[in-house]
Amino acid sequence: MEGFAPSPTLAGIGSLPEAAGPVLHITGKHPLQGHIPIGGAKNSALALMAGSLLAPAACRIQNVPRLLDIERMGQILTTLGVKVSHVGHTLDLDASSLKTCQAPYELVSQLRASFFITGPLLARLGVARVPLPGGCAIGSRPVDLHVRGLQALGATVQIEHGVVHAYARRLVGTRIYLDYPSVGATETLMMAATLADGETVIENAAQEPEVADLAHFCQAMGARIRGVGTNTLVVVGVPRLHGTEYTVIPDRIEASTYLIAGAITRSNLTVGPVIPDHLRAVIAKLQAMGLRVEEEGPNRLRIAPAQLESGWLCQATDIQTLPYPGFPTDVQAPIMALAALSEGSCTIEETVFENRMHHIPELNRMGADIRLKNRVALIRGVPSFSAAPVVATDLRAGAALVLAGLAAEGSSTIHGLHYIDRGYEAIDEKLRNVGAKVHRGESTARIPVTA
Ligand SMILES: CC(=O)N[C@H]1[C@@H](OP(=O)(O)OP(=O)(O)OC[C@H]2O[C@@H](n3ccc(=O)[nH]c3=O)[C@H](O)[C@@H]2O)O[C@H](CO)[C@@H](O)[C@@H]1O
Ligand SMILES: C=C(OP(=O)(O)O)C(=O)O
Repeated sequence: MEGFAPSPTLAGIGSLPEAAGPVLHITGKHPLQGHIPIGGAKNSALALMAGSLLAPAACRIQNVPRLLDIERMGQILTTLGVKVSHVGHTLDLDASSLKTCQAPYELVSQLRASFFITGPLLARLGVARVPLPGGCAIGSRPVDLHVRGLQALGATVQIEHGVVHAYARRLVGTRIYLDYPSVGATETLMMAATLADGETVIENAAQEPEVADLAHFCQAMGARIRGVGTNTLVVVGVPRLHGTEYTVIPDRIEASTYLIAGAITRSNLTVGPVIPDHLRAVIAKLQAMGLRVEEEGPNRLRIAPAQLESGWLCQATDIQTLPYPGFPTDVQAPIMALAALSEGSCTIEETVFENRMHHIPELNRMGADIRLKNRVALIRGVPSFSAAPVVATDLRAGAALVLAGLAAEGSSTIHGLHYIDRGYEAIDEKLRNVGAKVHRGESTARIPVTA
């Protein structure tokens, strides 16, 4: 989200921002026990919020987490003229009368998903003006696939002064091959195609569960989409969509993070609700590390400690991030905290984003032994971490540091808690409820962090 200057010590990583503001204090080495409730998927809920722009009607979305990103997306929709009300986990959106097609830079620059409004705005109003998006600083994150797809649907798209201007008297269905199965581009183009004339085929589409959730939401609004959950989506445009009520799927990334919290503290924990199928790649890697992960009923997972003769926490195993159903990039940082404590050596390769390893120097500050070569982290397992002040530089890097703090001897302070609050609802409370020693605080210190 914020700008990064070049790192003095780790080529290609970028140095870390100064930290001031909310912090998390964690005293590690306390075993956890009980159940951690999992909220609705952030990345689904954000896409559904964009999707609500497609219909001149009211939509009710259930199971929407209370997160900074959701709040910001709500503010963006409000400026467009949508009536927004978020009570508990129920989000009411009424896009009956939109008053502008122009999204505000100050908000869009803070989260990637804000750009996903471009497709529905264009489809509904024939025009969209959306600044280039922000989001976690994990790579260059261009929007060329979104833009090329909208052009293929008949839109004129220009980027001027950092704002994407898209116009189309009407969108016309076509065949689009995505060079990469981008989650956001698939969502943008699928939404745009729901109101286009004729049939659109999106090939090499992203298959992430959040994309399927958005497709199901659009279907509930009257959209005609086939191939949901596969890499070929066929969308037959309809003249108009209607309002609906819909429930967001559970957050597989939050669930994965808390499974790792159990693993890293040698605890016996359950997490749920989850859709276990959405976590297959993560479960497989945890099992390969020697941990016991079992399904308890249809929507709950239990994690139990590994029982290695050596006494180590877990075994080293190589991991490579990939588009779904591969290992999720959003769990790369969290699982690295665990891998750093494994018996032996392993590699974690980040193939989705080119610059998503900012957590390495901070994990090393806590005693990990990790080196970065291009996009591959070379990890030599250490038997323990020692507590330290560290800085979260993005959402999942922050989650990794929380996990490391839970495992470390002593008290750690995690700066940059606002990043973590983007994607984890009440992380302190959820961890405290299962026995962790975690509390929020405020730091006025400005800590320039170098690797
Ligand atoms: C809000 C949201 O849903 N965020 C998720 C979404 O991000 P997001 O939708 O931004 O991720 P993408 O799948 O689009 O990005 C994957 C790769 O494609 C590249 N790319 C993407 C679009 C484009 O037009 N051109 C291009 O080159 C990106 O730079 C990146 O290297 O999917 C990512 C991959 O699972 C997750 O990590 C993010 O948590
Ligand atoms: C990278 C993430 O979010 P965003 O795409 O909004 O930056 C994430 O959820 O891990």
